Amino acid sequence: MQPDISVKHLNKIYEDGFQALKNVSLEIYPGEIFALLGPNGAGKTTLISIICGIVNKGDGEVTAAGYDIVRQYRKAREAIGLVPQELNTDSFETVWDAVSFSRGLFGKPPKPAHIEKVLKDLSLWDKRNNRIMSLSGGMKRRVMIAKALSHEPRILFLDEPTAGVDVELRRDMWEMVRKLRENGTTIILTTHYIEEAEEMADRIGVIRQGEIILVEDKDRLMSKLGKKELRLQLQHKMDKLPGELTLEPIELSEDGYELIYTFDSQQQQAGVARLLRTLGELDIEYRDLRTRESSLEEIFVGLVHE
Ligand SMILES: Nc1ncnc2c1ncn2[C@@H]1O[C@H](COP(=O)(O)OP(=O)(O)OP(=O)(O)O)[C@@H](O)[C@H]1O
Repeated sequence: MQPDISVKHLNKIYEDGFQALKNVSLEIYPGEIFALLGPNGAGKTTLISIICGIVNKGDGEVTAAGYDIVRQYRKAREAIGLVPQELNTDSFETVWDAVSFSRGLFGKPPKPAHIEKVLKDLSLWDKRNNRIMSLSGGMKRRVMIAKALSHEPRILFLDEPTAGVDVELRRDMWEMVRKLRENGTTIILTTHYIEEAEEMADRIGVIRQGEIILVEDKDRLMSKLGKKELRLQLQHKMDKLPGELTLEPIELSEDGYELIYTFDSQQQQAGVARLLRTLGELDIEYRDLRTRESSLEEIFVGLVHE
């Protein structure tokens, strides 16, 4: 399958000499939701801005929907919708006019049926005659997305789509993004909320100091790098770990009432069975046992601080 976005050996050095991207290569396929994660200043916005034609690229090749973003920039830009980080919505215009106008900016002829569909999909239809400045923050965000979709792009970039948005609206946005994907749109989002990537993304890319350090299917990433933790509540207080247990990755809680065993999600059962057997042999009784998996957040923090 031809990728919707292809980035090959991309470098970016800003005028002040700062290298914001280092030999970045990345492919994103039609219909996927790809989340780009990275700490502040890692280069996420720089990468998106280059693909969207807002920032000039350095060496390397970038195509969008198969079009070279420099040589065939018109075609490439037509294929892309961008919802930027900042909301620029103090507008007197109505929702309908603003979204229709955005389409015109791409040189596309009017197509009211499409605008209607976009507004309905985003639950903005009832607000179509309202002035944008009179809308709530959440509705304004939807308008930004509607504008980005007005020219029927097949690729949508969302830069921090839910920054500063309340929990309920965030859930609504996630629902909306899933719906867009069902309609066949390829979605690339950057986010600080790891929960957002965990919830939505098919694949995850992690960028650190201008370098892509990992691209992986989300589920595989979580099972590959995730740790599981087994906590056993002891019947009787323990002062120190018995010698038989010190070989295992086991810790005793400070109060002496809990054993904490950490293991890789992948190699699961054997270790747990061995541990429980050893406890039985040592007559160590426990009242309760719980397991917990590490979240994407913990995996991410581990990765970027390595
Ligand atoms: N025009 C510019 N000139 C010089 N350096 C820049 C310019 N724009 C960005 N940078 C630097 O490039 C690096 C990457 O910035 P970028 O905005 O791409 O990061 P980011 O990952 O999007 O961060 P954030 O999550 O904070 O938005 C930062 O160190 C930033 O200071």
